[in-house]
Amino acid sequence: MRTRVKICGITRQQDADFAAESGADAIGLVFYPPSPRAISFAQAKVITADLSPFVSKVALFVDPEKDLVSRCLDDVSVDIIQFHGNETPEFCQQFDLPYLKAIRMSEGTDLSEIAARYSSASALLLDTYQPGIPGGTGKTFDWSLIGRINKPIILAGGLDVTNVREAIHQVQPYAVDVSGGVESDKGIKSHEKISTFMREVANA
Ligand SMILES: O=C(O)c1ccccc1N[C@@H]1O[C@H](COP(=O)(O)O)[C@@H](O)[C@H]1O
Repeated sequence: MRTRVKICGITRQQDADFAAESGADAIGLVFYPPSPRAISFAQAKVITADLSPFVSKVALFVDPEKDLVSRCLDDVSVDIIQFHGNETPEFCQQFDLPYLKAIRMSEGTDLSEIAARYSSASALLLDTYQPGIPGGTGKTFDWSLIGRINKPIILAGGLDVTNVREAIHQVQPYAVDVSGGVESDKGIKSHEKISTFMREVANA
């Protein structure tokens, strides 16, 4: 089966459109103010204005207030929510949209237990654990920590044009998620890197 691609941390309309034209299945919009890739709802509306209806728009939050998520869903056309903090299943499932739950992987992470706990999640997004940083670390984790679970896996964390092929061979995820690995600067996507990344995924 084809490996899906999500390109996260989009801050410019031209990058969203280029990702879509290159075959990305989803783009990620970061609504976490401390992130260098954070955008406002107004920016999100501009970025997604002309986006293909066949590309999913993922809104990323880290331990948000319920009100922030509700206001975003009222204001921006979003398809999926990505919770990248310590949100409980009860918190995540209260919105009327499918959600991805990000899990920060480290030694001893019991994915089966987590998958059972977040049974309402559409998929688990596996990212690298780094103390004090909720995500977007640009670092890979030990992929051998990933056991078989009864849920789609989205592999994230430090993926780039040099390692995504090997990552797909080893993990066989439903999808890969990349942010820093296709940037020329924080929040600025390199179209050349996006093209190469997409080619590497297609040839994996
Ligand atoms: O991108 C960020 O700044 C960010 C901030 C807070 C939580 C998550 C964030 N990004 C997500 O982290 C993973 C991995 O990113 P990278 O490829 O290692 O740069 C991905 O899901 C990003 O969307």
